[in-house]
Amino acid sequence: MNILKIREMVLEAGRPKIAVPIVSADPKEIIAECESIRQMPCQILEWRADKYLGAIENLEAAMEQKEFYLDIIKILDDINFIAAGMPIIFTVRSKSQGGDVQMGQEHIAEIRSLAAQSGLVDFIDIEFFTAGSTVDEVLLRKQIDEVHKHSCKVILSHHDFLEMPNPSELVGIVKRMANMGADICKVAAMASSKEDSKNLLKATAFLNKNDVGPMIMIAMGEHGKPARVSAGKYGSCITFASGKQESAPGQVDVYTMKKWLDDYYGGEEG
Ligand SMILES: O=C1C[C@@](O)(C(=O)O)C[C@@H](O)[C@@H]1O
Repeated sequence: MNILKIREMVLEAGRPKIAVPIVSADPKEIIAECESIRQMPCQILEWRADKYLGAIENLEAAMEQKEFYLDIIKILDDINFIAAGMPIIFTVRSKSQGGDVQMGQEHIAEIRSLAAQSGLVDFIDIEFFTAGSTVDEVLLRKQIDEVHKHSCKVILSHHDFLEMPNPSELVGIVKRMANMGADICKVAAMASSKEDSKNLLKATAFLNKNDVGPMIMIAMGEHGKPARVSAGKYGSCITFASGKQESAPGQVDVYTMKKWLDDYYGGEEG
């Protein structure tokens, strides 16, 4: 069960697909950035909508206005048009998970639901833990069902910017995500040593062997760079690389990533 087909793309272990995040805050810049990323050697676009939302003054009050939703739909429509068939991930990353948006999970869920309903994106990223190691199963269930109802796929994600959980913890998190109904389970954790990256790869290989997934497993930070390339071999299906600007520590630019992947896996893509 660790293969996922999205449009014409097959996500599985092996050479990972490259996803590039759109990180601008201003709508015009978002579109220009999207156009420029579309020319880059990548296979997936991620709209980090928290960068846009984080720049809106008094976000919760703005959410009372119809224009707020229309503006998001307009941007999504433009991104979808420019993507021209390239799969799109919609992400609202909260501050506690390293993003730019600080508001109640119910509000964030509402925005995710709008994106799913729009039919303009392929994946919705949903954060697995609400606070610390708490999972709000009721809200999570509601969001997953809502996304699936609109034929969108769910990426359940977890980020740890401080440390690398040990392999059994990593395995435990991914298994819980898969059991909740994630179409893709994603864990990005900080590697402060080679050992940390090895632990992430070890957990990835174990999960892959046990048919858990598909997964996106990322070692963040300088020490994690090699694992962003090799994790595919162990079972991770997507790696993230930067276009305009990195969206997480240790992300390399998309041209470098493509070259590293070509060298590591042989051949070319994209
Ligand atoms: O979750 C991820 C992975 C990421 O954090 C990274 O480490 O490359 C980058 C984010 O944009 C994306 O949403």
